Amino acid sequence: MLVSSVTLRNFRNYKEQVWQPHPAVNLITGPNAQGKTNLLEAVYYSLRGRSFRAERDKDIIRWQTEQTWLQTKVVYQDRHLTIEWKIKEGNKKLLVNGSETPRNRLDYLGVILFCPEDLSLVKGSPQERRRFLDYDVGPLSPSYSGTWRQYARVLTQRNTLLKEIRDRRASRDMLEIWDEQLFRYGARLIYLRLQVLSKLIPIARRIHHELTGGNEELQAKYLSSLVLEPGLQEAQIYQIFAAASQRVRQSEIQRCQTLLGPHRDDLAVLINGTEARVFGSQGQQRTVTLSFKLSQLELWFKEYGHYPLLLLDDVLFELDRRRQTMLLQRVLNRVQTFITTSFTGNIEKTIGGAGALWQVNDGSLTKKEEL
Ligand SMILES: Nc1ncnc2c1ncn2[C@@H]1O[C@H](COP(=O)(O)OP(=O)(O)OP(=O)(O)O)[C@@H](O)[C@H]1O
Repeated sequence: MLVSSVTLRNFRNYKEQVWQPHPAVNLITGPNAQGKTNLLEAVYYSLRGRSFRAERDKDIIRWQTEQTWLQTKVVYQDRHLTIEWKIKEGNKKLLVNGSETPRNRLDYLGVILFCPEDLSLVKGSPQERRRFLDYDVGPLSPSYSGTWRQYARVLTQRNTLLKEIRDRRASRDMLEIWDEQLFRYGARLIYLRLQVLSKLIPIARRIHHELTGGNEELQAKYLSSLVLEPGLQEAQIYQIFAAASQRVRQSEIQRCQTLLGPHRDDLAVLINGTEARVFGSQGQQRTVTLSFKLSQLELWFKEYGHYPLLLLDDVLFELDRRRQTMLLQRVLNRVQTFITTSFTGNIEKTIGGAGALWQVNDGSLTKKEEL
């Protein structure tokens, strides 16, 4: 898959920018706060229909303007797609080749993002690891994002109802309406996460072994708020979820919170048998994250027969030189890659002949040189 052009109109600090990225590596440089990450955000938004950092769509609309327009041209298995987003506050529209299209229709166009927040995968809070499960692991399964949106909607409604029950403004029986959907979407999310992890973890283990010169064994295990045996089917997870939920019903009403389900689950990461969250160094933490990101690229290729895009936002120089080189060697001439950095540290030599260097200043992008 290849992005051949991106046009941004009133997106963040870009007024009007037409960009034809290089098919291999795009190194985007410039001083701080000029619009480097904004470019990656535009590419990501085009394919995912949401930002990786803005809470609300309103934030990506250029200040003092009403509407953002993004147009991205993609070549995917010899097909040419023109993806257009028209985004206003509280209203957005997707057009693919001129026809209005639901946004989950783009889920097969892969994009893998590696940003500074990902570096807290190991040491961060369970919430940060769930971000990894939802944004990185889940999308490797085509029906994940739609199910996730349904689950999030049900969860919000159910929590509101729990509060109403506690305040005696609603009866307990009303929970049944939401429970069936909670268990259905929740069981599916857990099942899909487990399915993807069973393929992803062995690849991450192998890559981690290579990145550390054979010195470290990586292990990862899904930690569910439900008691789950290995190898369960979705319907069995549903039953376990329903039974366990009955047992915590009273506390849920008291706390106005849904206490069990995929929104409470976590991932344990171990290096050489010890918990990386407690004992891992900063460097180990970075390498684990890199191993997972590279394994996502491999798994995507294995499952779908093409490589997704790779967006590296301000992280390449967080890795040591050896890992930078290993990363670039794996992606060069295979994966269209977008790297933002305010400092290029002679990395151009490693990219040699397979990319372009771009300069960003105050919401304007120019090509500096072909590498
Ligand atoms: N909605 C918006 N409208 C206009 N400008 C915006 C909007 N949102 C953010 N900006 C501007 O975009 C700039 C930040 O861009 P970006 O995050 O891409 O920086 P960067 O070049 O990646 O910087 P760094 O190297 O510090 O990460 C800031 O100048 C900010 O004021």
